[in-house]
Amino acid sequence: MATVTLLETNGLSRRFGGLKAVDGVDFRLDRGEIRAVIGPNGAGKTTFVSLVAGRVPPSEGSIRFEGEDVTRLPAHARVRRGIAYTFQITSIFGNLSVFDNVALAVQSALAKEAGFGARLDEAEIRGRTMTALDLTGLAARADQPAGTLAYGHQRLVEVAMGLGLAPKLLILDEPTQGLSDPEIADFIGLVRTIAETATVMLIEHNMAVVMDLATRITVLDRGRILAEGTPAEIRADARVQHAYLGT
Ligand SMILES: Nc1ncnc2c1ncn2[C@@H]1O[C@H](COP(=O)(O)OP(=O)(O)OP(=O)(O)O)[C@@H](O)[C@H]1O
Repeated sequence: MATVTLLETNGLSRRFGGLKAVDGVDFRLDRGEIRAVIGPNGAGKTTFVSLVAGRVPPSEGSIRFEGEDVTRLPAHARVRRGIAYTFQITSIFGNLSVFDNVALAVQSALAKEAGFGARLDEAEIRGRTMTALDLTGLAARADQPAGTLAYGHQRLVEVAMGLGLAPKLLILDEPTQGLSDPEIADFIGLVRTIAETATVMLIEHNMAVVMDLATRITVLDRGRILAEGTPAEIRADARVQHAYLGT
């Protein structure tokens, strides 16, 4: 099957004062990939995905999504185009039900795009919410206050909030952090299911998860791409071993 570029960055950079957190990154992501972004602490991983999602403006460079320049689009407009960045547990309302949390995320994304006061399609919001809850296995907990869920399930609510946006690209930032081993195993299955309909880019520190899940891996180091390849290629790369894997 021919590969189709979904996301492309050219010369993408972000400075914080004198620090180049992301430094001239030329990156390409094909539709249907599960791409892991790895690298040492402070390598620029979160800054890079934040640039893609529109949460941080670039200092230089460009971002194209589905062939169109989105560099200057605000985050909510990118959501509408299909770029979703998972929410953090901090943005979950503990006293609201799981359903309402996901529905609110969907509603706010649609409302920002439609403009204040625009009528929203309730059936669409409900439909997207239920699909996201089914996918994440949270449907049975839809009515439960989100704050009463176990930590691992709250992390799934974050993923459901991202999925509710019906993304073409779902960006997950350290999704397995704090999960137990059985929860991680379930999560790997969930990402594979998500990847049937969306492209996934995840920042992940757990190397077992990365090697199991990723179709390709991008290694960032000091704001630059140090290496890129399949899990086998990355495992065998001497520069990566030296800079990151500590061997
Ligand atoms: N808002 C900010 N203001 C100033 N410096 C920042 C800001 N955000 C990130 N940085 C710096 O940019 C560099 C890259 O940070 P970033 O969080 O992108 O790295 P990371 O690879 O995601 O790290 P980690 O694995 O620890 O999460 C770090 O040196 C960080 O301190």
